[in-house]
Amino acid sequence: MKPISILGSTGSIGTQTLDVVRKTKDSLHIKALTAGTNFRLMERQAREFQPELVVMMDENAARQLKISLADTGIKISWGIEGLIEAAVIPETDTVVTAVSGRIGLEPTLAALKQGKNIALANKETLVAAGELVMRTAAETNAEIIPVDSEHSAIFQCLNGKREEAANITLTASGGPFLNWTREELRQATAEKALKHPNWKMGAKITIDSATMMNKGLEVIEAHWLFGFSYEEIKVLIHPQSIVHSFVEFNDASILAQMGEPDMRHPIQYALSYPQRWTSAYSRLNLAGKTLTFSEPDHKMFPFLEFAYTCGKKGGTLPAVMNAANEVCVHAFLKNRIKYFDLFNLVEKVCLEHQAQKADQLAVILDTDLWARERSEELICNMIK
Ligand SMILES: NC(=O)C1=CN([C@@H]2O[C@H](COP(=O)(O)OP(=O)(O)OC[C@H]3O[C@@H](n4cnc5c(N)ncnc54)[C@H](OP(=O)(O)O)[C@@H]3O)[C@@H](O)[C@H]2O)C=CC1
Ligand SMILES: CC(=O)[C@@H](O)[C@H](O)COP(=O)(O)O
Ligand SMILES: [Mn+2]
Repeated sequence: MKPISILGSTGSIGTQTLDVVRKTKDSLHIKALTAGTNFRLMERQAREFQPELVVMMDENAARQLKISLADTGIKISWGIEGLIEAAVIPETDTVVTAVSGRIGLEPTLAALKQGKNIALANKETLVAAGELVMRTAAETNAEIIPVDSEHSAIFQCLNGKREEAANITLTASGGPFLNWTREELRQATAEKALKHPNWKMGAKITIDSATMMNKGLEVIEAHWLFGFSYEEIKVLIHPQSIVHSFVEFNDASILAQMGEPDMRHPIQYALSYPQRWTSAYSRLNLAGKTLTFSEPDHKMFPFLEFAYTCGKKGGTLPAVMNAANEVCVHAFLKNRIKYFDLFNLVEKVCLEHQAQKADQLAVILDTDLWARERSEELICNMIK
């Protein structure tokens, strides 16, 4: 049985990971689970999966959980120190990073320093600190196996033959606003943005899909995971989300990975790798399916090109872009700002920033904090 821990077990990726654990019984065993505030779901998960440790980011939620799990002997911790404790718990082979946002960075680094493998869903960590994260993994020979569907596809197509690959293409669904006019986008609300055509995901990534910032984050994620230059990473709109991404090799052959749009497939692969376990989930039948591909519209979805620019400039700029985006997405979700404000605000914060080298955690965390405070200040000024 492979011992695993899940950071963010109550979310979309977290609950689907637990479903994989359920369906592959006797293959995986849970050592630690973490969540933000949802102590009620955490209580049910803890009773079902019997981890040694559960962690709530929120102190009050941890207090509630201590009361409700008093009969179990399960240890309960809280805060970022708790998340780090869960990430380094002895005997865990793989830590599934399923928290949303840059908050995953310190626990991921802590796990890598202990040589633990990472099943990485939490793309914001690689965007904010790709160089540091990849260097830390290399120092301890820890593996980072992608969970993100596009990156899992690339990882599977490469199959260890990175040096034979010429370029990669990430597919993008185009989100709920594909083919919307500028006028329609001006009226776009969080409620409409939360209706992703193909995937049921957490709120933050669903908004990122609607703006195509998700694809921008994924371009930077792919750069760090696989070592392709930004010129070698392309994006195509594929509204069916069946071809999850593809690799063109030096001999002009293209290998693509396909499957039903169900995250339990790449989650299971990240946990079974290098094996392939039998899947309990729906299988793709291509008969009668039409698969289409087109270039993204950069005028309507400027985040994608902007992410390329930030990625190429590098240093602390992607961390700033990511932090500003996190703050703005949360403001959009609360209807404090409008659709086009998202891009204008993130771009403004990035333009104010003087990029530095991003090889030290302290520099990245300071920059991240500055970008969050500056974004919030701009939002407050705007809605005064
Ligand atoms: N959902 C998907 O299909 C995909 C997601 N991803 C990536 O995976 C990551 C997780 O996404 P998703 O599962 O959708 O997100 P969700 O919002 O559904 O879940 C986030 C999880 O993190 C916890 N959490 C939230 N805030 C904090 C915090 N401040 N500190 C600690 N824990 C916190 C939540 O706890 P609580 O429930 O208590 O709030 C929850 O367990 C993201 O980086 C996303 O980009 C990548 C590909 C696909
Ligand atoms: C399931 C997954 O990996 C998401 O990142 C998904 O790709 C989002 O869809 P978009 O292609 O619309 O960003
Ligand atoms: Mn993805």
